[in-house]
Amino acid sequence: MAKRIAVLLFGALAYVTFLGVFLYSIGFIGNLWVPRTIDAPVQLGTASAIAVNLLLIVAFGIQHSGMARPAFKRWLTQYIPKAAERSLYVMTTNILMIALFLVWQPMPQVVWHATSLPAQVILYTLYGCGWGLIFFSSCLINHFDLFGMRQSWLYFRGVEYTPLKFQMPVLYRYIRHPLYVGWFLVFWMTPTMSVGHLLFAIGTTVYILAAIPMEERDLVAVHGSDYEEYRRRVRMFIPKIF
Ligand SMILES: C[S@@+](CC[C@H](N)C(=O)[O-])C[C@H]1O[C@@H](n2cnc3c(N)ncnc32)[C@H](O)[C@@H]1O
Repeated sequence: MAKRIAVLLFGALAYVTFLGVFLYSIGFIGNLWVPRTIDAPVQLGTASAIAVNLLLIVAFGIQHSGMARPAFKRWLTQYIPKAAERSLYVMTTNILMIALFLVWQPMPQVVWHATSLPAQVILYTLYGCGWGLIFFSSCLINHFDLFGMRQSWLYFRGVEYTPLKFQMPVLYRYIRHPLYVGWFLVFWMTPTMSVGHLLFAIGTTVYILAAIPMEERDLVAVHGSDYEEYRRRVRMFIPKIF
């Protein structure tokens, strides 16, 4: 029973920390409300800032994709309960995101700036839509499974975990990666694009584009011809109507 409670508490801690990181990210990337953002305060010169920032993005990519691979999960779950694996993934991601908030080096030189009010309103609206799309897509797949709460809750209750089935709900019927489209909106839709923000947007976009083949390979391994057929019929980011 003690182990079950520990797994549940760890799952809850990872989930609540994720919610905090999610909210802070809205302010951090959007330059809104929070003390440290993607564009302030400036501390280092450009060359050092590029090195630090690239290191942060690469570290995040290695953790985020490395820990998601089945072989890594098999190795890890020799040492921790299977039910805690996703929460540990979420918690490690949280730690790297907090490190990014604390260590990120702004590079404030402006690449583009939308001066007109309508352009600013449109860009901020798309930025907000991006966050909404991320949250909504996670609910379509299974929000609490993606963030580890379902696994720890089932374990606590002594109920066996059932993996998520292949799904094509609403948005997924038209594009395979709506959640990543949400991230692209968040990374790119800003009225003022600084050099630092541009480095962040390019780095994270390249990372997502590199990570998708790995995610899809795992989906084919689990769901077989269902996913292969889905990949043939449905585009990654842009619905076929365009
Ligand atoms: C962070 S989510 C991103 C989902 C998707 N790539 C997107 O952009 O909307 C990654 C998880 O979603 C799961 N996943 C992706 N597409 C799925 C689908 N059509 N049905 C069920 N699970 C899916 C993968 O197994 C992976 O664990």
